[in-house]
Amino acid sequence: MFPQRVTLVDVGPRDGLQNEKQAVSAAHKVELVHRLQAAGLREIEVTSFVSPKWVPQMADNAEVMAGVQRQPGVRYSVLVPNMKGLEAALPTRPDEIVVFGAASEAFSQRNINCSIEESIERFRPVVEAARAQGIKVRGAVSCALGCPYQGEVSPDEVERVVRLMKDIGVQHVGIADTIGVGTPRRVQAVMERALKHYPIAEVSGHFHDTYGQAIGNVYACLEMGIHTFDASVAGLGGCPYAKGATGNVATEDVVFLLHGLGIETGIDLDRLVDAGKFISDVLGRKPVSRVANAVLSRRGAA
Ligand SMILES: CC(C)(COP(=O)([O-])OP(=O)([O-])OC[C@H]1O[C@@H](n2cnc3c(N)ncnc32)[C@H](O)[C@@H]1OP(=O)([O-])[O-])[C@@H](O)C(=O)NCCC(=O)NCCSC(=O)C[C@@](C)(O)CC(=O)[O-]
Repeated sequence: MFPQRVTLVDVGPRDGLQNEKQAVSAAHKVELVHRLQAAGLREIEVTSFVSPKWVPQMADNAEVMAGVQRQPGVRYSVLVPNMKGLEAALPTRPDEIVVFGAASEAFSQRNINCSIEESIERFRPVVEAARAQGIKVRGAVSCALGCPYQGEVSPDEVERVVRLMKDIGVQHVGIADTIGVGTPRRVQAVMERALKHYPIAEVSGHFHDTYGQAIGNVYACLEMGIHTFDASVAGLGGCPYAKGATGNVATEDVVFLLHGLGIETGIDLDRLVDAGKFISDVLGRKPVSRVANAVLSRRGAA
């Protein structure tokens, strides 16, 4: 049965902007967060506390977190790969942190410079310390549908990492199709594995749209009752360690689908399109969202 309400986590400020070649100022990132919350987003992934040598675009993490004027009821999350990242993140008062692992050994090495087992050992004290401070911990499992280095990734490999995350106290698991190769039935098969270990409210989908399958994959998850998805305003993004990977499914496209299905999101599509237009103008290009471009051209014609 379809859910009545869906929560969207806009990952544009982090997942979207981490991969931009051009510098985006902290002020523009802060403005993007403000526009997203004004559009009704209640979960926003703001930045990451990773090595600035690896991902220079996120080096302004503390400045961005400090610049955000928080709205009650909005949850602001940040990515944290290790204790050093957590120590830097804590003074910025995130509501939630995201530890990020992978279902593929090759991707784990390229992305965070360690094996899957080592990553779990790194996350263990991070999860413990964050939870001791009342901060929720989400876990992302990259390459759940395929890996740019290893190729095929089996549901067994995904389930193994999901279980390891559960064992160390991660409270929510996000199944990530990093390179956008998943198709609906395969996505459902992988989601079933996650649902063996986490309640449905604590499982989400994170679908990159590289092969145009993301919106179909969201629909496939809705059929299962899954009701939390990451999405990226204006379809921003990609992953610096997955060459050729395009952005996450555009938030505008998911909102249009959900509202068309009669599912509530609390998001105002027009204001969301404005937010996407704002950041696309900063980047000097059009939004990568069919819905946003249709709305913008309809407005132009009006
Ligand atoms: C994980 C590390 C840090 C390991 O990197 P490392 O080199 O193995 O770490 P290290 O502990 O040996 O430290 C090396 C240097 O990094 C520094 N360092 C160490 N940790 C930190 C930190 N937290 N913050 C700032 N600096 C840090 C540390 O202080 C030292 O500095 P130096 O002495 O050379 O000057 C590195 O590999 C890294 O930062 N990787 C970045 C990974 C990343 O951000 N990837 C993109 C996000 S994941 C993603 O997009 C996928 C997702 C989530 O969206 C889902 C999907 O679609 O798949």
